[in-house]
Amino acid sequence: MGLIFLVGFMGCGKTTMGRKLATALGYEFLDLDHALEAHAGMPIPEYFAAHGEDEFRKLESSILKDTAYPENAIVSTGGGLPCFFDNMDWMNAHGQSVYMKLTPKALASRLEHAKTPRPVLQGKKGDELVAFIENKLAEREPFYSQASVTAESFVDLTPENILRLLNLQQ
Ligand SMILES: Nc1ncnc2c1ncn2[C@@H]1O[C@H](COP(=O)(O)OP(=O)(O)OP(=O)(O)O)[C@@H](O)[C@H]1O
Ligand SMILES: O=C(O)C1=C[C@@H](O)[C@@H](O)[C@H](O)C1
Ligand SMILES: [Mg+2]
Repeated sequence: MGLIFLVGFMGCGKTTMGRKLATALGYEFLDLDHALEAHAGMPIPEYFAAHGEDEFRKLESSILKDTAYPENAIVSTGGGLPCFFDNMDWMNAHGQSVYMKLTPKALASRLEHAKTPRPVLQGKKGDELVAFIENKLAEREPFYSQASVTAESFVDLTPENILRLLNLQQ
């Protein structure tokens, strides 16, 4: 089974890159945030508001583990998913993983302009948003850095470079 899980902080581009990598490799593309929304029958912000974060994390982990994956797929994950339960170990046991690493400033400027609301950010903006991301990223980095490979900043974050890091050059 060829599964490649993309991990990293909200806004690092997992969904966007996932689509590009899937096209490049002729693999299927799956986004676990979208799979969770389809399963729950509501958008993530609504699910958070109705059930709270603890229930969200349980559901997120069961979607990761119970999805019927195709033979080959690029799987974009939720920004917090690797940091709860044994999710990161599970991904590394069932495929390869890629940490898409961006600086807090780069993440903040993308998230401030993003169309999809992220409930974890609670509408923060400007310096407050950068400070929040710095703290959250410090908490999460030990999980993300367990990925099989790390694609760092703008230099490595192209589909071609990620495929090279994974030894899957086209
Ligand atoms: N390479 C890029 N350069 C500039 N902007 C980008 C790039 N990739 C993605 N973006 C933009 O950054 C924002 C976040 O991208 P995306 O939704 O792919 O991130 P994500 O990692 O999937 O986030 P989440 O964890 O919240 O699902 C979007 O507005 C997207 O258009
Ligand atoms: O970083 C997070 O905790 C999250 C990221 C998103 O992908 C969603 O999974 C949700 O908004 C939570
Ligand atoms: Mg996404």
